Amino acid sequence: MRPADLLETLKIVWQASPRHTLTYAATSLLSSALPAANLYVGKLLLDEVARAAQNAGTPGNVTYQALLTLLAFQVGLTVLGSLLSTFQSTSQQLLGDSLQHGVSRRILDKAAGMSVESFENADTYDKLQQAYREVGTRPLGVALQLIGLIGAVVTLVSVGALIARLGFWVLPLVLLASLPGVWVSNRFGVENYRMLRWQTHDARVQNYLGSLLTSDTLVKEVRLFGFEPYLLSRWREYYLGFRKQLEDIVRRRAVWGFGASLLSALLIGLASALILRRAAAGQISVGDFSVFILGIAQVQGTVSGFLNGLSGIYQNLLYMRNLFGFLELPDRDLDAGETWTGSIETIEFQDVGFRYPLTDRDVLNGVNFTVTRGQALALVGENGAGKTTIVKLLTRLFEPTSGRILLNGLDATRFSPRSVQREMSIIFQDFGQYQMTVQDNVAIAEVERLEDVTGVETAIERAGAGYVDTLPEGLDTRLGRLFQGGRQLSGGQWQRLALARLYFRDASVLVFDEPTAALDARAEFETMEALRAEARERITFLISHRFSTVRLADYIIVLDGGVVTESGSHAELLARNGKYAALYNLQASGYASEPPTPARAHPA
Ligand SMILES: Nc1ncnc2c1ncn2[C@@H]1O[C@H](COP(=O)(O)OP(=O)(O)OP(=O)(O)O)[C@@H](O)[C@H]1O
Repeated sequence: MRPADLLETLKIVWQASPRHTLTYAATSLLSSALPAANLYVGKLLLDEVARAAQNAGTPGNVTYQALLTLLAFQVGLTVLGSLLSTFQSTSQQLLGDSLQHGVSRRILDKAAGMSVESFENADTYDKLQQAYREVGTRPLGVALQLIGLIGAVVTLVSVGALIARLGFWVLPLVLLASLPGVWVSNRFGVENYRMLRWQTHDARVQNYLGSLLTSDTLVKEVRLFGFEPYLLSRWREYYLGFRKQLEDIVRRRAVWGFGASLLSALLIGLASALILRRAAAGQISVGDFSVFILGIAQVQGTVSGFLNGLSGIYQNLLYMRNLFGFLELPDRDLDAGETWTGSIETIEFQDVGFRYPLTDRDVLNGVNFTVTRGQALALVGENGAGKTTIVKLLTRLFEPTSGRILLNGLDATRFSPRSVQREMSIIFQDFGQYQMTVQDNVAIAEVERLEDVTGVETAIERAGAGYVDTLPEGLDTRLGRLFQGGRQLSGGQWQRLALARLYFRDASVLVFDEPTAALDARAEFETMEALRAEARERITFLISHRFSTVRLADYIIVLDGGVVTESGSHAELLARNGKYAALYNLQASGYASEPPTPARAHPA
């Protein structure tokens, strides 16, 4: 924990809303002085009543008027108390809201500027997720607890001063009596926290198992394979493990808690005996005795609040460190560098190599190729060969770890990634299915033209997504089933929409990463026809496992383990009779060969 984090947290709270911070702090501190004022007025009132009872029949000593005045003070304090707590809770709610908005905004701003690389780093991603998940409670918690601590000091000093008047040993005894309980709650609080931390991993697994049983997308598979009982029993095993630990901690806590309350009762008993001795000697009044009795509970509550506040601040600051750690991560400025203007005519990979951060294996090695406007280049290779990684480098989501990429003969690193990306459009293998309208799903590729209905219609036509016309509200139909009224599409329909998104952006480089995986045969054929038409004026990259698609490319690169093993046109590669020809023939034979003879003939 760093003291600087505390200051930084308070700064964030203050900046979120100076007015509500001030109101909350002022009303809290004023409220903290009220218990002592209440005790004191109550004491005066009791003393006066006792005096009146003593002097019954002796007129003129204690007037009804005087008692009423004291009562008015007491009522005044109660009214002031509720007024202060009204202001306090209003300002707390509004401050909490401003703070949540302010911190979420910072996190989202940061996330929006983070590179794809950071998202693929598990540590950074965990930090982001945790920061975002707990944003609502932690910063406010620190501020409230800190103000609570100062308030507790005010209460302790003021109530303590009243109690101290009863004899110098009374206050130390009362304070001492509140310690055993606090010690037990603190000790087990820490144990509880540790237990939860140990359980974090298992709790995540248990949560995951639960999510498998409640997921709408997985329900089909779970039902069909019928592994619900298996999931449930594993889920329950984790629960039983947690339960055992919990029982142990709860039992020990009960024993220690009982011991602590005995000890504390003993100390309070001692203090009471001492004070009663003074009462018997007529040295203290009834009012003083009430201060003692009511003050004990007040002091005990405040001391435990104080210590709990301290450990709460400590825990919340651990979270804040995570948040600050995340916010301090280096940004990748996507606008740094010269601005690329005009279309991309050639792309050249020169000896490009790449290794993912925090790994020890090159996934690309010495990759060379050149592609010019009007050409379609296909990347072929088995799973994990490095095809998608080439696309990530090409689109500047990652930078090569060796070699360089030239655009129109110029080193790509000279130009800002954002300006280069503007010249590119892509359909990813795991394209987005945005739970928005059809129009938004397409036009989001170029937000400056969100309202461009004609552009969207053209893109939809080019992508063969004509089914959109049959949707109840056309382009304004909301898609997906996350929100009410959303229309769910089939996998292929979503993919065509993603294709429309690609076409909507007027780019000089088009990248198709498995663009037809979910399409039916006719749609695949139409898509490839459209793609060929588009390819004439652009540079097209194509990744596909379907050789019917790949063979249409002008130039094919075969990757194996991150290395280019073959390249050339479809005909050249077939003639070479290497890996490409082998893979191609393997797939072609799947279509050409005779269907296997049925094992069991149907009865005639
Ligand atoms: N974020 C990442 N961090 C570390 N390694 C990665 C990451 N993404 C991919 N890899 C590794 O890089 C290698 C190439 O992956 P890539 O996704 O480029 O393959 P691919 O040829 O596109 O495969 P597929 O046909 O299955 O889509 C694989 O060995 C993969 O495990």
